[in-house]
Amino acid sequence: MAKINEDLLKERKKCSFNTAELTHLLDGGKDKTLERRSREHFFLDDPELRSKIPSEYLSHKEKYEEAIRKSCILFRKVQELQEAGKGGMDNYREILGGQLGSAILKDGNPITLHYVMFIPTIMGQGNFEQQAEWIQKAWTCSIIGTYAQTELGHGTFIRGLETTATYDPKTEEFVLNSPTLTSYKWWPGGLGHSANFAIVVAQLYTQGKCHGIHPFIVQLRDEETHMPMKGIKIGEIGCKLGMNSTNNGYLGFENYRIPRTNLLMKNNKVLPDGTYVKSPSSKLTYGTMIFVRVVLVQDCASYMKKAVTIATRYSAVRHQSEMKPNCPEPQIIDYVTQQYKLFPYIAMSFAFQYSASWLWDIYNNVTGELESGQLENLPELHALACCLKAVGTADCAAGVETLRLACGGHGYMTASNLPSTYGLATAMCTYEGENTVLLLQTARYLIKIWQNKKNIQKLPTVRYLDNALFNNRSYEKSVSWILSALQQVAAAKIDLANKHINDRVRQGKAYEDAWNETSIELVAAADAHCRTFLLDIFNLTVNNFQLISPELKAVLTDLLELYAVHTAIRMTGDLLRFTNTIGKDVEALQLWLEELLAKIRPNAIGIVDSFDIRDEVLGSALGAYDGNVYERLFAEAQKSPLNQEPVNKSFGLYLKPFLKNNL
Ligand SMILES: CCCCC/C=C\C/C=C\C/C=C\C/C=C\CCCC(=O)SCCNC(=O)CCNC(=O)[C@H](O)C(C)(C)COP(=O)(O)OP(=O)(O)OC[C@H]1O[C@@H](n2cnc3c(N)ncnc32)[C@H](O)[C@@H]1OP(=O)(O)O
Ligand SMILES: Cc1cc2nc3c(=O)[nH]c(=O)nc-3n(C[C@H](O)[C@H](O)[C@H](O)COP(=O)(O)OP(=O)(O)OC[C@H]3O[C@@H](n4cnc5c(N)ncnc54)[C@H](O)[C@@H]3O)c2cc1C
Repeated sequence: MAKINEDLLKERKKCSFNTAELTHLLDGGKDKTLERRSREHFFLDDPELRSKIPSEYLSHKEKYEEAIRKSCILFRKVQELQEAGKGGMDNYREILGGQLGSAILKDGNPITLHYVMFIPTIMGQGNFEQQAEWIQKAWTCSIIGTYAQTELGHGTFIRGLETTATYDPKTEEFVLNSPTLTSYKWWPGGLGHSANFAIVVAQLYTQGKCHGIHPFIVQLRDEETHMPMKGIKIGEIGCKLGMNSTNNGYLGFENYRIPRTNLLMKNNKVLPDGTYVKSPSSKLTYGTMIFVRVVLVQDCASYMKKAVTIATRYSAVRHQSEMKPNCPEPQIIDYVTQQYKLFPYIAMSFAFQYSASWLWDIYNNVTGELESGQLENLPELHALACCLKAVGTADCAAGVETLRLACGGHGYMTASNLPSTYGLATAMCTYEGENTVLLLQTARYLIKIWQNKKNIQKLPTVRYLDNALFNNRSYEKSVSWILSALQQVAAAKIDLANKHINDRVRQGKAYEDAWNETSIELVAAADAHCRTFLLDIFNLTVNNFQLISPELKAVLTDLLELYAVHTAIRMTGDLLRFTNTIGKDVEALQLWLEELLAKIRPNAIGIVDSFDIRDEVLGSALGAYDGNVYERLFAEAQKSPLNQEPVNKSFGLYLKPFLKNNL
């Protein structure tokens, strides 16, 4: 084993708590930690899943081919684990998620959509017979599917999709068409060259009437030759900011026929004669999107943990400048401005992990209720999933970028793995519902609740709004005060936005125009509501831990307080505007923040070590456990194809004649 960097050795000695205890707590128990480690060993120690050349040096085509090679090995190995009865769904979650998944395929996996959307849509929207027909084929990967909803012309406004599926009762088939260029499907992951099937979302026409968008199972390519089926126009959309091995594609239809039974019919049906049978709620068609938003919140915590581990370890190893004259250069982690770039994101990753886990439980409860026809908790779940996805992905992307900047020049190297982590994180702000749009969905729910508080006490995530407008607590140095103040801010913002909509309507504006004119405030209100939820859950979770050591409890309390104070300081203007907070209280908050940074400082390396992220998962010259940053950067530079020969041919071709000309 390589020698461990001296600074990191010292940091690890300073730690006041048992890092293994925190690792087990984060994993959900010692057994879970062991299971995760054995899974990581199973995948990461397989030489076939390693790349000989860093993916950045591959061409676009090679990147794709390498990604398919690895994906096939990866999912074959997952199947092996399943057959051996090891790990269950956790295997899929880890392999598709932001830690293990992005370690093996750092630019994205072209088959992800098969598991994350194709299979869940069949399970959520298919009737019993359709599940029997398709699920087995999909689970065993006899077919590979994707989720084709977005079109060139419309991503957000899905009621405006243009692809048509017109029922022909004579042959009992739907005929799919892309009537315009803007109706081409555009973006679906794996659609370009990987999937041979897709869920296609299209406008359903039968008996001369349009019934809105519906999901259909569509075969795209021949199962033997993989050639596109006749009537299918398909390809890849090209290079992107990141995720360049996910094979996002385009798709058009020309009188392409599919059987009637390929319409997913759990909720809505078309009978053989063309009669349309409607579901109890048109929103059930949107179920898969809620599922993915829910799992993305967990991914936000994963990416944040990864980035903050890299930047914190690097900050302990890196020395720069003189703090005092003639003293040795300090570790950059001793600069308080640096701590301010790092530690709030350590705390934030806990906040997101805990909220993700609550959201997952709520999701499972509500989908269980939907199965038995109970729909009343769906709007609350939808509102919560939307804002957590939006705030989580936005904070995650901003966090990864801040952490990259915190690593100075070396953070800009792909060898730091921060650029590609940013590529993955910032994509989440757009896909599965653009963030502003999702916050407006949450705002729509909040305004409704605000206008009719009759049943509010039955709604756990919003019941605080009943009286939060009048909290008015005087400043105390406590999380409970911050929570109460944030709740008051959220309530006041909703109240004000509601008032402004009403004022505008009274002035004669249409409700929709009044809504649009108030939408900056509406987004801010939804954001504030989400932040109260994140803090509330973090607080509840830490307070509920009974069986942990006092040392660990102290560290978690420091992180909880830091998260609370950091959130409060980011919202200073709102606190001054909407609560009893005065200037002196803001000063007290600032001093509290600085005190917390100092308290966390000796434990910073211990906390990120507790995340227990293997070097292969970090994939970073700056973040490895041994801290041999400079050796690793040097070794990475040697992998550049330009360094494989002392003189590049461009010298003879261009540079030499150019130099000669200038003589
Ligand atoms: C097998 C294990 C797997 C584990 C996985 C683990 C890890 C993997 C993690 C991550 C995955 C990694 C990689 C994946 C990579 C990429 C995937 C990207 C895939 C996509 O990128 S795929 C396309 C997604 N594309 C969108 O995301 C479109 C956004 N656009 C919309 O979502 C709607 O279009 C909207 C909402 C904007 C307007 O829609 P609209 O105009 O029809 O609705 P409107 O505003 O009129 O609202 C009418 C009433 O519906 C309610 N409502 C709306 N939505 C609802 C819902 N979902 N559920 C329940 N209620 C809902 C409202 O609240 C309202 O309620 P009310 O009337 O009561 O107020
Ligand atoms: C990496 C990646 C992977 C993807 N994978 C898939 C996939 O597998 N399958 C799939 O079907 N799709 C996929 N998508 C598409 C994705 O879901 C859409 O890009 C997303 O839903 C946003 O839609 P849009 O691109 O049309 O943006 P637009 O809706 O055009 O948004 C552009 C701007 O308009 C604003 N805007 C739009 N509507 C409103 C409104 N009502 N109120 C206020 N502002 C508004 C937005 O806030 C944004 O600022 C993927 C996208 C990406 C980037």
